[in-house]
Amino acid sequence: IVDGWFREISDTMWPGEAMTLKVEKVLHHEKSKYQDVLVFKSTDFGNVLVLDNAIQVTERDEFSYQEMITHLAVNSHPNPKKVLVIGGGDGGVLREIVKHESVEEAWLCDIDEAVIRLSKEYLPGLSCAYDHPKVKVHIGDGFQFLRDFKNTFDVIITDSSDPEGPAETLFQKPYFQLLNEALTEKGVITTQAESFWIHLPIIKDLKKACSQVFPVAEYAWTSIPTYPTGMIGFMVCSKDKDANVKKPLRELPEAKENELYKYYNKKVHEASFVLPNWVAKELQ
Ligand SMILES: NCCCN[C@H]1CC[C@H](N)CC1
Repeated sequence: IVDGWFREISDTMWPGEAMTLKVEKVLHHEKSKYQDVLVFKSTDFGNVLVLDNAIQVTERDEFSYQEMITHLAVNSHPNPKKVLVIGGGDGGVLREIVKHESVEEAWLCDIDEAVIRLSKEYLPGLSCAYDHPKVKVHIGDGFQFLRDFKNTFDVIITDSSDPEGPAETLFQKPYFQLLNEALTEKGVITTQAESFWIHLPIIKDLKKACSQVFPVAEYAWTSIPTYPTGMIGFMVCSKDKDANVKKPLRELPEAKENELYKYYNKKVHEASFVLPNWVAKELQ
């Protein structure tokens, strides 16, 4: 933090650019077992969680990412009962999952207890679902956790940080093979899949790895001001070769959608898979 501004500088992940947020007050800063954890109150984006100098969530715009990564997946499964989040320690995705009536169990596995602890203390709007009766929390490495589950989860959401750091293995093919085995017959996954403005090589490799494991693998994206380049993508995959993940399988009346979601709706679902010419070509 320099002159009262937090600067999201990364020479490797987003060279030559940096989101900066004005800091009102540093709320907490610690070195957890896995990463540097910073929470600050910003002047205009609410409380902000930062891991190893990368913005994870701000209270003002997190809903865009949490709703899209969750509902693109859950609404692409015919009857989702058991849903698992790998990562997602801030709790935002859990909050979205429990909005679905069909879900009976919402599991979360994050490697870092500090993220969960600090979200409960400083991000009440995100961590509110931790005490929901359907929620089961496991602290540990998602990669190891998945080894113990076969044919168990209908939907698995990988809400991870960037490939640089503890989440590195969550972007590689062995992980997707584990996901595939942990899923039930028509299982669906979504992963955090970075920005096509600065990470096309990562996205191409991700799509290639996913396509070697899943018959359906599509890239979608959402607008979110505080992530690098103001947007973030998702890989949406299904074990069902006939699945069309680009259209929601279930549609709520508009009034209900507006009551449940701030960002997501059936048209936004479909629009999120529409890509600019050069991106579509690169991802063919
Ligand atoms: N629920 C936390 C979101 C984590 N995803 C972020 C995507 C953008 C990255 N630069 C940092 C992690």
